[in-house]
Formats: sequence, structure tokens, C-alpha cells
Amino acid sequence: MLKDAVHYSVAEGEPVRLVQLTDPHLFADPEGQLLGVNTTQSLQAVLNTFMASQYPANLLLATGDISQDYSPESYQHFVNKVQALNLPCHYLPGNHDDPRLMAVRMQGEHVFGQQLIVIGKWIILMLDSTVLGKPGGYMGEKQFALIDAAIKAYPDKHALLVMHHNPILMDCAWLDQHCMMNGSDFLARTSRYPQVKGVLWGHVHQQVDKLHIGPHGEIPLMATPSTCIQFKPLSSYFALDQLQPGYRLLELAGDGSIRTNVYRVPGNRFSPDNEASGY
Ligand SMILES: Nc1ncnc2c1ncn2[C@@H]1O[C@@H]2COP(=O)(O)O[C@H]2[C@H]1O
Ligand SMILES: [Fe+2]
Repeated sequence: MLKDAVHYSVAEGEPVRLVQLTDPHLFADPEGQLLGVNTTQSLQAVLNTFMASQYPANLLLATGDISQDYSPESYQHFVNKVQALNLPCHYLPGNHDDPRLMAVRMQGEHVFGQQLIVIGKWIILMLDSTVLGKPGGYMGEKQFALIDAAIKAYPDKHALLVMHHNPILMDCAWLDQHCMMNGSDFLARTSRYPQVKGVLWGHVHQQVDKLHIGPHGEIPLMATPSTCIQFKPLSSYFALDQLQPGYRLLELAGDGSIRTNVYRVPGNRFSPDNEASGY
């Protein structure tokens, strides 16, 4: 686990700059649609918006649900698109992914599936919260062991924990049945480490910026819009939002603080089918 760590440096005094993309739900067929949105085109629009910003990111984090149809081609399409950014891309699996297929197909000069990233004054842990064959998640003991080992190996670094599933409830009954089942245990256990300075996920297809109050202070809890369809916040039944696809930028400072913002594709090109009741 730790021997697979990927190391990067940043210039003295500079923050670690990240871009997060999540839940692209790609198909083998580039014309494939999820509830009326062409997911290949919406991902490309997100990438174009990010590239136009000229943000000097160090890394791209892709937080799962890369595929909607479990096809090898969907992973290949993702790799082809992100290679164009010329940035190292680190990925983790979501409930719609096939981790074995991902390991085989998510290959490229700048594409990595290793779980530990060491960069500047930070470590980033790419955790696997998936449960085979289930939409909901669970953080298993192997992942807790990885967190423990990484923090013990790099005690002077701040830690960002990244995964697919939400460790807090969204107050959306239909979606909350698919949350990280041991999310409160996860936050209680990980916030005991003073090094843990942020938790970041995907899955909920909406922005979350909250704080967890741990024994060592406030820990930012962050979730990010999907690059395709958006779920309506605070809806007990399945409902889509008209907000456009988006991404998140993060600046991890040397003092352990995080500056972050969500950005969306301008206009209203990506409007989903409002009558949809699920997928
Ligand atoms: N109407 C629905 N009720 C409950 N779960 C759903 C519904 N529609 C889709 N889902 C599942 O809920 C998941 C939430 O986000 P995902 O992208 O993982 O994929 C979604 C589906 O697997
Ligand atoms: Fe998703």
C-alpha cells in the first residue's frame, strides 16, 4: 500500500492546487444519455470550462462513477479526455464502476490508481468506499488501516481524505439509503487524527460545503456536482436539479487550511428530463 505512494513536489510557499471531477457516468457510445443529458458532451463542457480558467492545478482527482454501462470503452473515453489536460489524474471507484476493469482500462501516461499521494505538505488518500454490487457504500477496515499507516508514515503532513460515498446524510431519503453506511463512525475515527484537515467525495451530484466539529477543530466536508446530471437537494423522492454540470477547485495551504470553490458550465445546455424518476 504505502510502497505504491506517488510523490509530487510543489514550489516552496505554494499551496497544493487540485481539480476534482466526479460522476461522469460515461457510456461506450459517445451518444449515450443519462436522463436526457449526453454525458460525453457534458464532461467535455466541464473540461472546456476548467481549461478556459487556466487554473494551474497540480493534480486532477476523479472520484468515481466514471462509467454508467461498465464498458471498457467508457473508461478509455475518460482517459482520452483527461489526457488532454496534461495533468496527473488520480482516480478511485464509485458504485457504478467495476474496479477490476478500471485497473485494466484506466491506463495512460498520466493516469494513476494508487491510493496514497504525497504532495508538498500534504498527503491525499484515495479511499475505496464501494461495496460490490451495492449502490450504497461502507468504509472497510482495510481503508482505515491505510489511513492509519499513511498518517503514521507522514506524521508532519496534513491529510485530505477522498472517497466516492457521502459520510453524512443529505436529507434526501431516496439518496440517503445509498450513503456510506458507517459514515458517522468514519468521521469519528478519522477526526481523532490531528492531521486530517478535509474530507472530499462525489456520489451525491450536488455541492456540499459543511464542517465536521472534531476533537482537534473544524474539518471541511466537501461534495461536488457531477459532470452530468444534478440531484435536487433536500428532496425526499428522486428529483433532478436544473443546475449545470460542474467541478471543484481546491487549494491546500501549507498551514493545513483549504480554500475551495465549485464552478459550473455557463448557460443551460445540459437540461435533464424533468419527468425522470430514476436510473
Ligand atoms: N428513483 C431512485 N430511487 C432510489 N435510488 C435510485 C433511484 N434512481 C437511481 N437510484 C440509484 O441511486 C444512485 C445515486 O447516485 P448514483 O450515481 O450512484 O446512481 C444512482 C442509482 O444507482
Ligand atoms: Fe453517480
